[in-house]
Amino acid sequence: MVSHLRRHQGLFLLSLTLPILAFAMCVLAGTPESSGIEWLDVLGEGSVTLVLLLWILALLISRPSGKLTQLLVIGLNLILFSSLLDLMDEFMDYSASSNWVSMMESIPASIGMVMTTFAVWQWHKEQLTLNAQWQTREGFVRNTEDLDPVTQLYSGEHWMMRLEQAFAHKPRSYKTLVMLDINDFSQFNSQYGHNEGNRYLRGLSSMLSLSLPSGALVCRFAGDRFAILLLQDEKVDSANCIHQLSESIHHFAFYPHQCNTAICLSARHAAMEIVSMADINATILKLNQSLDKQHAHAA
Ligand SMILES: Nc1nc2c(ncn2[C@@H]2O[C@H](COP(=O)(O)OP(=O)(O)OP(=O)(O)O)[C@@H](O)[C@H]2O)c(=O)[nH]1
Repeated sequence: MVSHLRRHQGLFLLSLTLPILAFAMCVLAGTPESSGIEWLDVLGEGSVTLVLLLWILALLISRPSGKLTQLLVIGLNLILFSSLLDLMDEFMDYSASSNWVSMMESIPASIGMVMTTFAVWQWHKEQLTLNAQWQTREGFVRNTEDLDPVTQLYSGEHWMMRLEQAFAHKPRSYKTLVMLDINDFSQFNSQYGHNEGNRYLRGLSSMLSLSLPSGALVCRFAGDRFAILLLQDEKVDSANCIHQLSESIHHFAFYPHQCNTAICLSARHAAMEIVSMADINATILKLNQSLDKQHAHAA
C-alpha cells in the first residue's frame, strides 16, 4: 500500500493539504457555534466526507499514475473540500465579514463534479479499451473470482470448467496438455523478494497469453507451474509450439526493482495428447510426475 501511495506522492500531498486548509480556514474565520449543534446534519455530512476520503484513498492505492487518475483524485478532492466546509459549518459561526467561507462551499464542489464526471467518462473509455485487450487473450473473463489474483490467468478450478466446455464443444479438435514449471523460482524469490516474484509471474503470464495460439487455455496451476491446453483443428506438431513457448520463457527478460541487469529464467515442460475429459486427472498426474522427475535429474 505504501509503495502505491508513493507512486502518487503529489496527489497524496494534495489530499492531505486540502482538508487541512479547509479545517484551518473555518477555525480562523469563525467562532464556535453558539446556537447548538445539529447532530443529525453532522452525521449526514460527516459520512459523506468520510466516504469521499475512502474513495480518494482507494483510487490512490489502486489506480496507475496518469492524467485520468489525476482528474479523478483532484475532482474528488474539490468535492471533499466543499464537503468539509459544509461539515465545519455545523460547528462554527461566521461573522458577516467571514461569510465567504460558507459561500465557498458550493464553488469547489461544482468544479469537482464537472471534473469527476469527465473523468468517469474517460474511465469508461479506458475500460472499453481494456476489455478489447482482454478479448485478444485466451478468453474473456468477467468474474474476478475466476482469475488467479497474482497472474490474472484462469484459476485452476475455472480452467477445468473451460476444459470441459472445450471437450464438449470441440470434440474433434486435437488436444495437447502442457505443463510448464519455472526453474529456480524459489531462488529468485529469495534473492529479489516475494513482490518481485509476483511481478515476474504477472509479466510472464501476460507474455504466455499473448504467445499462445488462439483457442489455447492457460491457467496458473500452482506456484510457478502453469497448465495449458492446446486446441488444434488439424493434427499439427504441437512439439514446435511447445518449443516456442519454452524459448519465449527463456528469453523473457525481467528487470527486478532497482536492478539494471535483466534476469531470464528457464522452464521445463511435459506434454501429452489427451482425447477425453475423463483422462484429465490421470494426465495431469503423469505430467506433474514427469516435471518432478526432471527436477530430480537436474539436482
Ligand atoms: N512470488 C511468489 N512466489 C510464489 C508464489 N507461489 C509460490 N511461490 C514460490 O514458488 C516457489 C516454488 O518452489 P519450487 O517448486 O521449489 O520451485 P523452484 O525453486 O523453481 O524449483 P524447481 O522448479 O525445482 O527448479 C516457492 O519458493 C514458493 O514460495 C506466489 O504467488 N508468488
